[in-house]
Amino acid sequence: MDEDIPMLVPQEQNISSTSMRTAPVPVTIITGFLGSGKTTLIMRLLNDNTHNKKIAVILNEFGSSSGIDKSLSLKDGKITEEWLELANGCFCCSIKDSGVKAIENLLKRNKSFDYVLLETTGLADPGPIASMFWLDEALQSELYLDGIVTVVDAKNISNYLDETKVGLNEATKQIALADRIILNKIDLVDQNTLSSLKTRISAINSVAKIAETVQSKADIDFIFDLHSFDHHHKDPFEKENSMQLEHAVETVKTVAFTVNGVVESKKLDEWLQKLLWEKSIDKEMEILRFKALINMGDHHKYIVQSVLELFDIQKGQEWGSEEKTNKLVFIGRHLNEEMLRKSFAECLEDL
Ligand SMILES: Nc1nc2c(ncn2[C@@H]2O[C@H](COP(=O)(O)OP(=O)(O)OP(=O)(O)O)[C@@H](O)[C@H]2O)c(=O)[nH]1
Repeated sequence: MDEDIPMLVPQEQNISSTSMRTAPVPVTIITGFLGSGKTTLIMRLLNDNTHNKKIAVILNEFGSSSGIDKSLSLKDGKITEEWLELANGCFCCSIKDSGVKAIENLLKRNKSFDYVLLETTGLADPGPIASMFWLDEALQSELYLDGIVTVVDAKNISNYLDETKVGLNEATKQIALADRIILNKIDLVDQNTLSSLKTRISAINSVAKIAETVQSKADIDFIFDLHSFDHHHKDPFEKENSMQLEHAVETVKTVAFTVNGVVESKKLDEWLQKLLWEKSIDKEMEILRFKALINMGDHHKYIVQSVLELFDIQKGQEWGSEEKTNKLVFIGRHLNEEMLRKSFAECLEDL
């Protein structure tokens, strides 16, 4: 591993050009265990001419140049330092510092990017990376986190999930935190294996939609513009039947429930602090991701999201003809459903 690779800049860009962008640029985190098909997916997206996006791919290889080596096989590529400039206006680069500032600077240097794909290493835990990009609107960043897409190797994922370590393994966390799951390499497994894999993945994360693919060929719409972390996200329960499955083997699982009543915003905020910051509701519980649709008694839905300790409450669309209710979904380890239900009930207005 070469630790001395410098921060990479595009040599041929007009450094003085200020951004013409008015809206922030979406960032999609592409994660997945070693060899699952992340690069295959990215190459496909770069070479697809139906989406009209100028994509900047950031390979978060932390000093290794392997990502770039792989990317050299991209069609019509031209290498500029550690940048690969593609004929369709997209760029590929490897940076050691994948922090928000580094990527913002990168965007400033090239006004034509309108989408960022951030590929993590196979062993990365996407939680801290997602927390870094999930910024408060008040910070007026040029970036916003659009979603987390996890590529899963259908042939090998069971072995990775079975791996017993004291903590949670990365493969489990990558599935737990996903908004979308690309279950790839299905050509290498039979129907029974595929079906039990889907059950197992849904037991960990029953909210993320799953696409079954060969060569990571998922629909463009399945990946781009998900708005998973903002109020444009319609419903955290968009996947039908997103209720939890009983699957005793998994330590990480989904718990989902619905509660009627009107929630008081102050109490909700205090509950989230206790749940995610103080962990005083149940010390054992480790919540990786939480999504909820909340009824605060007015015409709007409120959407709550959390990734690790970060949380956010946003005003969403109007309820329309739907029944006003509170839907909650938790993904994490050692989830205590009884305590979750009991403690949440204290956020409700007294009748
Ligand atoms: N049989 C089969 N092979 C696939 C499929 N998708 C990708 N591959 C192959 O699997 C290998 C790994 O794919 P990559 O896209 O490089 O995987 P990756 O997740 O980027 O790998 P790392 O960066 O090393 O973690 C390559 O040889 C691909 O050609 C698939 O659906 N079926």
